[in-house]
Amino acid sequence: MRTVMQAFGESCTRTVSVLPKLKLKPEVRQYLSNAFQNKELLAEVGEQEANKKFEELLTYLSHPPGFTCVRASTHLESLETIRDQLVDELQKQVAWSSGRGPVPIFTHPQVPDVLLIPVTGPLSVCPQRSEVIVGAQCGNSVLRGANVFAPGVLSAPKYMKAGDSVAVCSDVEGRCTRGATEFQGRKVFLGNGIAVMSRAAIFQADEPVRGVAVRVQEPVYHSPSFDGLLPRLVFLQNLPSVVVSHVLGPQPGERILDMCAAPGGKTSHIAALMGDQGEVIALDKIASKVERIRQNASTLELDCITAYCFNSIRAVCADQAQVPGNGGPPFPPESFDRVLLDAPCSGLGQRPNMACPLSLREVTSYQPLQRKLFHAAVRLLRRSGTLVYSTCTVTLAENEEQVAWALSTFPDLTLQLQIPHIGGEGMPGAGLSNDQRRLVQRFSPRHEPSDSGLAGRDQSSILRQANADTIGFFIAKFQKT
Ligand SMILES: C[S@@+](CC[C@H](N)C(=O)[O-])C[C@H]1O[C@@H](n2cnc3c(N)ncnc32)[C@H](O)[C@@H]1O
Repeated sequence: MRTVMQAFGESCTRTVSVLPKLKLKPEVRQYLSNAFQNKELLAEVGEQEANKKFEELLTYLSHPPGFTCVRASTHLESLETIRDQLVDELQKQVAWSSGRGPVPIFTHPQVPDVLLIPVTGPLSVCPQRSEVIVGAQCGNSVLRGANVFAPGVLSAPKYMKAGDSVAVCSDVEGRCTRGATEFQGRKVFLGNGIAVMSRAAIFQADEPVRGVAVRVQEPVYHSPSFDGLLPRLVFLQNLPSVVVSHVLGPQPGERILDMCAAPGGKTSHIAALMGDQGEVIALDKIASKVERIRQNASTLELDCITAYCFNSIRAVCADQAQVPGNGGPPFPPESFDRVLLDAPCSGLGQRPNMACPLSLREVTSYQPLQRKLFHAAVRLLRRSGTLVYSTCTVTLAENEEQVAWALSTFPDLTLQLQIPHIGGEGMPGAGLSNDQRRLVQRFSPRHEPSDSGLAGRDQSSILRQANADTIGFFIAKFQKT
């Protein structure tokens, strides 16, 4: 395994591993490996290539995507204005911009409302001697440009005070005890920072502590921090997630249902694409998350969104007498012009992710849940309406198998062409024909380490990387005839 000492020269005296490949529970690894080496796939690419691709996938998943993607509020300002403001703001982030010349921000010719900022790394950083250990989630955020917030800190040196230089390491397997003074278990170095809070301020306060505990200054992966940055004008969202709402194709004046909507990334995008004209109904079954949808709608100045806390499996009401008069759920069948089912899923496409705690039982629990939601989605969609199904996972069971199941279960659904189509084709092994595989979009992460930025690269090669170096994601579009 490559180590910080090997990677970063003689002056480093300790060895810390750098982003090991995603660790799965053995039975989950076997399950995924079987899917990625299924008979049809082996016949297409051969055993060696299939195995190599699977191992590469686990490596790519542990690394952050090659670009930070934000969706620009083009319903409020032009893309150029937003880009200029973003350049100004990022230039102020000394840690991010110093010595790097003009801030590179790219637009995407097929996705008209995104701005892409390249991520550089892994970089040569020699870890400080004092260590702050953070939880895996917090560590993943640090790899995507965040500072360390107090709730994410698990361990800090005994005498740490504000102003101290520290190394930030992730406890990827969740073994470190909160409040420890050191941690000898498996940890991954993420970069150096300056403590903003003392150890006592983090662990000995009467109330739960909020706010930045360590400001990251020398990260292993360099991305800008978007904490509180232009909240009205930019929304941090992975590129495939932005593609979803474009594929749905919402039109002003329509009535649209987002069945699993929180925190409202796609809901707000749908409303923005409609010019805030029409009705977007957002459902989520967790009340606190529904509040986030409302907050996001308000920050982005979108009035056509109404959010409800509701279990979407029960969102259809065939008895007109039981339909509430307020326009909320449950709804009569065929109530919506378009339905988005951005389904709860095993999330195995999320990046970076160095250890996944899910059991096989948990991973396989999503397929039946998604099918129940799918039944409701089809019933709520009007004839000739559009249904988009998406997940942020890489399993065959939650993606291509769901499409094959839907096409055989609902004869009135047909698979549709997607615009834009910037992802790859669907995987073989689930019974989809080659034509059907070409209609869906599977984003299979690839990663090109880049420690010197994108100097010398032409626009088309940068775009190819932006389209491929994303989280793992899947999109299928149907029409109900
Ligand atoms: C993938 S996330 C949605 C992300 C969201 N579409 C966005 O772009 O911001 C899935 C969401 O489904 C919600 N969920 C899970 N089961 C549900 C159900 N039966 N009814 C409604 N929401 C559900 C979860 O609470 C979670 O917020």
